[in-house]
Amino acid sequence: MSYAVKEIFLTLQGEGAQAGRAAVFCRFSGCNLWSGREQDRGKADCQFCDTDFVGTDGTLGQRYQNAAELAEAIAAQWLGAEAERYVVLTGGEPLLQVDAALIDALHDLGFSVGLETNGTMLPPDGIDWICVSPKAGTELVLQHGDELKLVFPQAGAEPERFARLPFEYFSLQPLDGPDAAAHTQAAIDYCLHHPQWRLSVQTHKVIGIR
Ligand SMILES: C[S@@+](CC[C@H](N)C(=O)[O-])C[C@H]1O[C@@H](n2cnc3c(N)ncnc32)[C@H](O)[C@@H]1O
Ligand SMILES: Nc1nc2[nH]cc(C(=O)O)c2c(=O)[nH]1
Ligand code: SF4
Ligand SMILES: [Mg+2]
Repeated sequence: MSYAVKEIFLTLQGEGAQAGRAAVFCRFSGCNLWSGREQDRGKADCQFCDTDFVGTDGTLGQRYQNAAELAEAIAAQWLGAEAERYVVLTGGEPLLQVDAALIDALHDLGFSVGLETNGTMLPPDGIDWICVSPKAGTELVLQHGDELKLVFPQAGAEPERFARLPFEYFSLQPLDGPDAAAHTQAAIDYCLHHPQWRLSVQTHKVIGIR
């Protein structure tokens, strides 16, 4: 199978329980909850997206013809030791494209594999770190994983709805946009009252990296 990739870049994971960790980000094109076109945002199932995932025009973006070719392109970005290789598969919605062949190819090159998903689809087996970020009004099909990272606030996706699901970490990420400061204060207050939840600051935006 081939893969439509928007961009591949080396950075530090900015969000959640793995924040600060070096990772190659592979951002897949396309999402099942929004076309990515601004004129469609108001009627999309997910309306707050902070990401351009349309097309294949970013850094190292292209259609990769098979899993080995994509895994090699990801590996070429890593600057650390082979034993420490870490990749985060994101998008867009990566589970529209990520399959067992790609996970195997990445593992064959020594990668530990992280995933950022909206939880509306099931992943292939073998992913090493699964971060699910539920979206209000959508069906949460993937109800377990390593981290549940909730953008906050979302009417209809209150933290209480997810607090008993079997995840290791519960992260609350302030909704970025015009009211980001108020959302950050609200998330701080929520974490102070509900210590199961940890504040996830989008640190890459603070320090000005990708
Ligand atoms: C761009 S999404 C891609 C992966 C997947 N589609 C998802 O939604 O989880 C990556 C992360 O950014 C979060 N995110 C998107 N827009 C955001 C915003 N405006 N403020 C805070 N987090 C946001 C998502 O919830 C998700 O955790
Ligand atoms: N540095 C950095 N960390 C991230 N964590 C999740 C991201 C994403 O867009 O999926 C992201 C991103 O785009 N950049
Ligand atoms: S599900 Fe993820 S990629 Fe899709 S529009 Fe929402 S935040 Fe963006
Ligand atoms: Mg991002």
